[in-house]
Amino acid sequence: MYASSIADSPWLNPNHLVIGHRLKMWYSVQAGLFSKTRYVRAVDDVSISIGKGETVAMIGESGSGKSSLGRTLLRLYKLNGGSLIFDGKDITKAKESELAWFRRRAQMIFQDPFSAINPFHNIKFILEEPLIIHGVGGSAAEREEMVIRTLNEIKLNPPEDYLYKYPHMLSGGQRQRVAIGRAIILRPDFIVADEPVSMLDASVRVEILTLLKEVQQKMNIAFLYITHDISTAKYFSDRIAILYAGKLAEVGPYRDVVKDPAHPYTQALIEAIPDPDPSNRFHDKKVVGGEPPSLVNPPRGCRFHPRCPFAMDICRREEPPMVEVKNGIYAACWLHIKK
Ligand SMILES: Nc1ncnc2c1ncn2[C@@H]1O[C@H](COP(=O)(O)OP(=O)(O)OP(=O)(O)O)[C@@H](O)[C@H]1O
Repeated sequence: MYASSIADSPWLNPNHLVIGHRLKMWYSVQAGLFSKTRYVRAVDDVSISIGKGETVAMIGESGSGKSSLGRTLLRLYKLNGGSLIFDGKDITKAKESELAWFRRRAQMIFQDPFSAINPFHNIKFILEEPLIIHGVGGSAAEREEMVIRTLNEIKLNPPEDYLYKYPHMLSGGQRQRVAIGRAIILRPDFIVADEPVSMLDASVRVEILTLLKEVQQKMNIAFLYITHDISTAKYFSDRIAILYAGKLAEVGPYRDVVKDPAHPYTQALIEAIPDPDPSNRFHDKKVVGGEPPSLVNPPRGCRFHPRCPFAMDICRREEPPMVEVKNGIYAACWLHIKK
């Protein structure tokens, strides 16, 4: 149905559950009453799709637009351009009053479990609230059953011990489990998890990532895992998308991209992963120098060119299109474009 309109972005799959085509989401900022409105081009012509039950890891430095893109895919912002399709329906311009069905099927898990759950409510209410808001579950007894099932799923056992606890009585990891429970209790088809472990102790990170993967697989959820830490992406490994300064730099199967990255920025991110082998600890790592550019006034041509060790004249002049570099890996880099 959308095949013709998305044909310019062949890494999109028209059968996917979530399709964002040439998305633009710019924040408008005004410095003073009489100054001109400026735009932060946080998502600037990005196309991405996620299939049912598929996990896509979205990687990029701080400020590259990952959160903005995740929220754009959840239609939490108005788009400045492009289109958003969910389960075959165009929701680009849908009014909030027309999105109740989508709000039920698409959920978000935030970085900070403190901010995501109300400290004055007990765990039973925190988990029950989405059911009440969306009119799911019927009677109070049925809802309680669903809450208990969810507590089992997020491995807060025995559930009865947690029902009447308050968030401050739980550890950071347990609170993040509750936030995950709140996201899955409605049995969503799509979850955006925005840096879900970056505020947790290293010791509980893997536990939470393993839990996320387990519920994602069990419930066949289309999953966007947002992180600045490419090494944690191995837990969510179907495909990987690299974002740089509001633009897609590379997308492809996780294993293939990590083994042989096409874009110099992806190469730098992979080079910077700490080596677990202590004997390699003092070997030089090629960490990409410089700072990401301003998104109010991004550089002409390729946005990565001021930091790219391979920058050529054309990179300073023209924006590179995304091209297929090899079997399913697409990258936006002039090094891979035959002129
Ligand atoms: N509400 C806002 N108003 C104006 N600019 C914003 C707003 N939110 C984010 N930005 C800007 O948009 C750009 C992208 O931010 P975003 O938070 O999406 O990036 P990110 O990759 O998720 O970074 P981080 O990992 O630090 O959260 C940044 O330049 C940021 O300063």
